Amino acid sequence: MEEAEKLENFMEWATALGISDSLSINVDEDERRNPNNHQTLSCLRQSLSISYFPNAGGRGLCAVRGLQKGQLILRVPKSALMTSQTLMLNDHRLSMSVSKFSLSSTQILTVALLNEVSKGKRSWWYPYFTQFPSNYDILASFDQFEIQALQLDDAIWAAERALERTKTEWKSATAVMEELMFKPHYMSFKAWIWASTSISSRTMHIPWDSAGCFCPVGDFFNYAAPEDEQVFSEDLTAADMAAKSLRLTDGVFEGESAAYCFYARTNYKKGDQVLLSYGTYTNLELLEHYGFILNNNPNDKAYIPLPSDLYSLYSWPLDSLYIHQNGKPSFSLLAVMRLWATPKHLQKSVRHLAYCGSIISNENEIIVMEWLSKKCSLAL
Ligand SMILES: C[S@@+](CC[C@H](N)C(=O)[O-])C[C@H]1O[C@@H](n2cnc3c(N)ncnc32)[C@H](O)[C@@H]1O
Repeated sequence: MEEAEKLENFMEWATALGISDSLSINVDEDERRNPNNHQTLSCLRQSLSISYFPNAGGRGLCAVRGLQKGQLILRVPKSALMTSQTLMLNDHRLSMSVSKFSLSSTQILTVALLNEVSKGKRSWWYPYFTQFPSNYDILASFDQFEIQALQLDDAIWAAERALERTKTEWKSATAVMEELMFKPHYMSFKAWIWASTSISSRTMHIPWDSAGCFCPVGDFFNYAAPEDEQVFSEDLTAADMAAKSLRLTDGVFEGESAAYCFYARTNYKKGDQVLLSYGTYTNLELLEHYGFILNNNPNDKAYIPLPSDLYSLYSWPLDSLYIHQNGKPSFSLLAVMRLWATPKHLQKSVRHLAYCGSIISNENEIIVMEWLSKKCSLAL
């Protein structure tokens, strides 16, 4: 079957499931929430169409008319979401086998996805599977040469850790795949990487399963970084950060209407690509979870090697000591560097200044900035 035909079949399948982007049309809210009304109310390509954006994520969603910031642009009913639960509900053998083993929720979804894909055209989800990419470029799929080409220690470490973690998860799930009598192709590490990357790059958060859900059509949104707020300011409490990160996502599962709903994050003109913020990520994290980087990522961070005697001077998490994308050191890095550059016998008396983010002295500031600048030049 041609790609265009597969896409057409998928869109028809999605429409029949009640996935809809024609939501500003005047429909009584009670009527819209009635799950039996999908067939009559559902419509696609009224707000969004699938297009190709060569320099911004490849295949993505395009505005077919002007869209207003905050407007509901896509609604995917709960019944159209693919989760471990829905896959097991229709496959008794799968649910029996999975229940015998101790697996994480992501491992369960990975096994369930491979099991379903292995059914080929017999799977109810087949029209959707035809739209999954056949391979990905995430860190866990890098070979040794590609890992070394990353050059920076933290990037190499992240790639090795990602590969190791994926291998461990795969090995500990082989028993269940054997029990399910997977063919060698679906048992392979390559297949496991494909499935786990499909999960890491295409699933959306749902409150009832930490592995998330596959959301047909909703997973065609490409990514734009959130940039209107400095989200991870050190002044925020954990509760503030949780509330803010919730607000960052433009897609959310709404329990009362039993649907995944997507809202326009900004105004779009006809022909613009409609983008989604998956969250706040550095480029290394984007590479690890989604297999791409942004040339201009406002949330990027760089880590530089720090003096070993600095670690006893602070109690912040290690990952708070970094250089921002604009070249400025993070609040914590600057504070601890100022303390480190102070003679030992004076450290106690200036600690409060350093922790408040204040300059300790001009001389101290020059030592800190020269040291950081030298390390940054070396890293570059
Ligand atoms: C949720 S899917 C989005 C739809 C995807 N482009 C497709 O064709 O199915 C996420 C994947 O799209 C790609 N992607 C999303 N946003 C991107 C961007 N801004 N730049 C490059 N690739 C992007 C990455 O491959 C990522 O893993």
